[in-house]
Amino acid sequence: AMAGLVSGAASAAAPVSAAGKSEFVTVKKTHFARKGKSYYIAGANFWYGGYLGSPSGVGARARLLKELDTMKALGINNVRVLAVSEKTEMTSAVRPATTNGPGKYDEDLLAGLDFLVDELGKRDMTVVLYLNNFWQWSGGMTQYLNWFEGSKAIDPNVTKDYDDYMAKTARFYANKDAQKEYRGTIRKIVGRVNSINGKAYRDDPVIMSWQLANEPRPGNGKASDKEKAVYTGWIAETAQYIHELDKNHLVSSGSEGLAGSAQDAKLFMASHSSKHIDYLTYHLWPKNWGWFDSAKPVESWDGAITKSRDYLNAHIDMAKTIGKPIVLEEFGLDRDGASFDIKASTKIRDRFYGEIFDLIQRRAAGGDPIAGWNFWAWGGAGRAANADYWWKQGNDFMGDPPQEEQGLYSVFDSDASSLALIKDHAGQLRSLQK
Ligand SMILES: O=C1NC[C@H](CO)[C@@H](O)[C@@H]1O
Repeated sequence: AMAGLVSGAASAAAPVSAAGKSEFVTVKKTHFARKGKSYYIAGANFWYGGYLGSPSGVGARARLLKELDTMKALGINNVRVLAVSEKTEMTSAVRPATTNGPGKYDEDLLAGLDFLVDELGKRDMTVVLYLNNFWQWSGGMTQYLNWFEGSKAIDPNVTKDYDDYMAKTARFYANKDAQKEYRGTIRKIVGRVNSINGKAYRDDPVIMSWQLANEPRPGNGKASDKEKAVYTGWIAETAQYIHELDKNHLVSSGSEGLAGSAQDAKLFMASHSSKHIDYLTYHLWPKNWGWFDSAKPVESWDGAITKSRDYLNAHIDMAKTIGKPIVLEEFGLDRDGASFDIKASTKIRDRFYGEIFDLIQRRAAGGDPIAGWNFWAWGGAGRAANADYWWKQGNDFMGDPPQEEQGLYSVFDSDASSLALIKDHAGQLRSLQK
């Protein structure tokens, strides 16, 4: 069949036998349900999963199958994956890109996503697909503005001015032409027919949810009321649009929680109360947010873990108030001594993972609306290629996207203690599924 027909057109592929509704992940009050049982996410971030599935040069299908088998054996039941990237001049962005200009898609990379989704189905795993990125490492919203505002796509890794970057990138939400193109890309992906198995994405229960973007923020920490209103409207309208295209799947925002909402709880609650947002997401980054100092791990540990626990609990409590499930879909910490070297130990990271897993397990077992976790991020067999640990086109993909050192947060297949922790806690979450 023609690869990935556009939405609306009758699929040339064999008609999809409508999967039983219950095969889809659905929301039952403040919990997920799947195949007649409650469903908890013991997941990994695997942004490059579609890239590995590509039949073209950038693909590595044998590696992908091995990675999926390794994750499956650990009891990982879900992966969170970048669905589409945009070609950009920004240095620390992935190359090649799915979109090489408005409406110009690389069918080989889209076929990679097809392959990934098909292989996940064979392993009874689900996937969360994010359709854009607030950050530069996949082109994202900034690249849309370069296309439609004509503004230069500035890489904050170069300027080091993240405040300026965030304020500018947030102009994406109100840019009519950018939104029109973004919705075209949404139709392209959501309306896709899998070129491997002929299934329409919208009818495939392997997909758990569509996510508006990776870490969409209203602007920077000083976002104005106007920016917050635009952001809130964008979330509701885009989520509604996706539901119009696809009656089967859940929609989430990809928000980090308060850290991604200018620390404004009212904004986080308001922007996620929309009936078109089915569940809440949040992310936890003690090192990025300055709570943990890798150079002073002992001195900064207590403050970091206390703030982390408070962050975890506060968002579960907000989910309770809003009455929706919430997933901690990103969290991570670097290797001992802030090393990027795969040979460095991971004692502190393991301790951090254990604390997060324990708190989530305890509150989930207590019936609270926390529906699981995705650690950031699966490195598996990926290996850094350069002495400076920066990614260059053609290098292995791993958990750290190109805008970060290759090894910063990745969990590699050789990190035995980390994998043992993940396996143990994936099993604990699974035991809650009734
Ligand atoms: O979505 C993200 N959140 C944090 C990750 C690690 O810093 C980062 O790589 C990614 O952009």
